[in-house]
Amino acid sequence: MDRILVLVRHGQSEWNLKNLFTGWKDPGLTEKGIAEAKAAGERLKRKGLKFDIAYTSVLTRAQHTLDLMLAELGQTGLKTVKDQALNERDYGDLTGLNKDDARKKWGEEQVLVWRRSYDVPPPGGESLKDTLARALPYYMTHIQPDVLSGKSVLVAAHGNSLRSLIMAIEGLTPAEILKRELETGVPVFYRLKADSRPEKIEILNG
Ligand SMILES: O=C(O)[C@H](O)COP(=O)(O)O
Repeated sequence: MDRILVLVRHGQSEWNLKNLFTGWKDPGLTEKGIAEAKAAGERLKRKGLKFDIAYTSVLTRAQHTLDLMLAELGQTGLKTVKDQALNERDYGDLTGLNKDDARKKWGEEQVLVWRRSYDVPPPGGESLKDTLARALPYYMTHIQPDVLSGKSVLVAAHGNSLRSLIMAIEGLTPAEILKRELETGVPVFYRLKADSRPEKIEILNG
């Protein structure tokens, strides 16, 4: 039985382009982001994948990325479940600030701690641990059961909501997940074993 799970971070958004902390804000994709999402769909198609269900967040950039991938796959209209649990981490008071300006104001190190530490939240926002605390229960009760029942599942979401899931799926430590970056529009392919651990991991970046 095939147990296929593909995670895709949305294509470049208007706020990624402007280098702004985005979190729960809802900017659309740029032209580049649209092209990245289409390219992601083409890679999935080239791999011969067909999906049984898709999951995404309630944010436009992830939903649009999913729609563009499904169009490339010839799977427009696939059953899609949208849930806030898959949203980007809430960047709190940093939302809307320029990342370089924030480094000038608070220092390189502090901003890195807010962006990449495991359990230090940005002021008024969510740490990766907080993000995991709402994304993982959703994964365990909705997405994982679908995959383990033999469905092929496509998830379009966000840098940090997906990093938190990757940490759990791959059994990474907080130190290991800090170094793991997710590029926009690059699918992460998993084949899971019956015990839910990955037997194959592939980054589809070419
Ligand atoms: O919300 C954001 O600003 C980005 O999508 C992810 O930000 P990060 O690279 O700081 O994790």
